[in-house]
Amino acid sequence: MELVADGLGVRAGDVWLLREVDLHVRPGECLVLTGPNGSGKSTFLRVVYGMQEPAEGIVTVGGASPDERDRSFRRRVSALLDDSDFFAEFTPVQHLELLGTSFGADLDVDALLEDAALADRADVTAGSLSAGQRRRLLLLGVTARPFDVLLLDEPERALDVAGKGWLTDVIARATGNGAVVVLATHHPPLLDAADHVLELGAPEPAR
Ligand SMILES: Nc1ncnc2c1ncn2[C@@H]1O[C@H](COP(=O)(O)OP(=O)(O)OP(=O)(O)O)[C@@H](O)[C@H]1O
Repeated sequence: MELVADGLGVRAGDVWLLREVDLHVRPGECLVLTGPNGSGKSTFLRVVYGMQEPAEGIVTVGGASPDERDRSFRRRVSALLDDSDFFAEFTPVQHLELLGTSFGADLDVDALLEDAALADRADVTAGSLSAGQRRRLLLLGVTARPFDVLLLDEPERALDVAGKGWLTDVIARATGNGAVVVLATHHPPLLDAADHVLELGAPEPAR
């Protein structure tokens, strides 16, 4: 699947967050969004996930307008955005078993938890995990399932040094498998993964 933006303009209230953005992100490529707090990175991701309409121009994912309400779109586009959550009463093992069932995927749960350094937290409820462990579980939840496009909003949040290294590997595996990855970050080393960089600036007043 390809991500294409043509003359894209996105507004928030009475300001333009971005304007006249053209992009063509091909399978196996990574687009990294950078910019200060409030510059519009999360909003851009919401537009790509079909949660918000562009004010100008078009954005397409796999040739169609994004629509998070559409089941076939959600099966191909995996997103970890600001408001993503998990079931606090479920353990990491239960989360991954549910994921495998939902997607008809035969997941090697033990290997996935080992890879995410969650093996010794496999059977405690997610609500009692540390912030970094919760983030690892959320990242597993969006990357252990099949996808063609992966959207990540500041995925490095709460991760320790080893966790950030794991995240870098996860992103490389996703692009290596031919997925489009779009991520917003304040962690400059993740720019090393970028085939395209969209640097957002201060919002401009709309007239
Ligand atoms: N629904 C909305 N209505 C009005 N303004 C909004 C709305 N959603 C976001 N904004 C504003 O748009 C701007 C961009 O917000 P956004 O969350 O996209 O920035 P960001 O680059 O992801 O920031 P951060 O680095 O802090 O996560 C902010 O000023 C925010 O207050």
